[in-house]
Amino acid sequence: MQTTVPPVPHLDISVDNVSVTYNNARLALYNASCTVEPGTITALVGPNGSGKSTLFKSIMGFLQPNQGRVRVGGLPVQKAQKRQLMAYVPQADEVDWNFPVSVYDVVMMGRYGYMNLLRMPSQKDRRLVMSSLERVGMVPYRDRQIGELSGGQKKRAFLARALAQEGKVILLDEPFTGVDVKTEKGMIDLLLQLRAEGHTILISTHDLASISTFCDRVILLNRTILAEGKTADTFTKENLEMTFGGLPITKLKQVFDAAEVRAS
Ligand SMILES: Nc1ncnc2c1ncn2[C@@H]1O[C@H](COP(=O)(O)OP(=O)(O)OP(=O)(O)O)[C@@H](O)[C@H]1O
Repeated sequence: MQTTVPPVPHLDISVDNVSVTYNNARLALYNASCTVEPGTITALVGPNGSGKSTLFKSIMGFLQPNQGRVRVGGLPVQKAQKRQLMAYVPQADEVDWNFPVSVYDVVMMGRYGYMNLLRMPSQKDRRLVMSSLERVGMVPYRDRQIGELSGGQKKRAFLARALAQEGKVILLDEPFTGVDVKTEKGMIDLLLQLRAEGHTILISTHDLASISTFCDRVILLNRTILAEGKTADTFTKENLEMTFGGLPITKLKQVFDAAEVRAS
């Protein structure tokens, strides 16, 4: 009998009027509203400190906004979490690299949400961990302690954890930082495959030059959402100047020239 793999359901992310203030009274996000369309790769772009990680953490349910509402696939965040709908690739500085776990263990953590309290991996868990390691080319490093990896290998290990988790919505916080060009290209190819499989992907990146080569849509953020839409309409010099406030036009020209070279 032939078995068919069920398609990934297309899920959106809806952020409605979200404000977040940290304990030090710092307003990190103010009235932020945006939509991540289902089955797209959407770039989240803004300068340092503009609230990108805060928005990710609000979507993941790691922090509770002071105001507003986030829904994933129409569900409140906690329900979406319980159903394992979202997977998250954190920024490198959010991880304790001295923690005595191997790459294999980290990827297996992506399966914890499916296990009982004893956390005994099933055959399916082990199979998914290995196939996720394979997809990111990390099988040879499976027994390494996570602190003994290069920057690019660390990113790939956490991307494998997200794959093992089978989240339909994948959030990646600056996955290209400290990654060489070849690894970045490999990761972009994988993101394009995941999109073709129906995943919804939100990615923050400071690599402005590559955005127009693989992102369908862009959200521009600086404490609030300044613009969102299709990359061709939204990722414009004017919008970037507004978002980065004062980034010299010559620097922007370099960014666009580099993007054109990459796209050609
Ligand atoms: N845990 C925290 N406690 C207090 N303030 C915080 C905390 N995390 C972030 N902030 C502040 O909130 C604002 C938004 O930070 P956030 O990390 O979301 O920005 P970002 O766009 O992800 O920055 P980067 O590009 O540098 O990673 C910044 O002013 C930051 O200093």
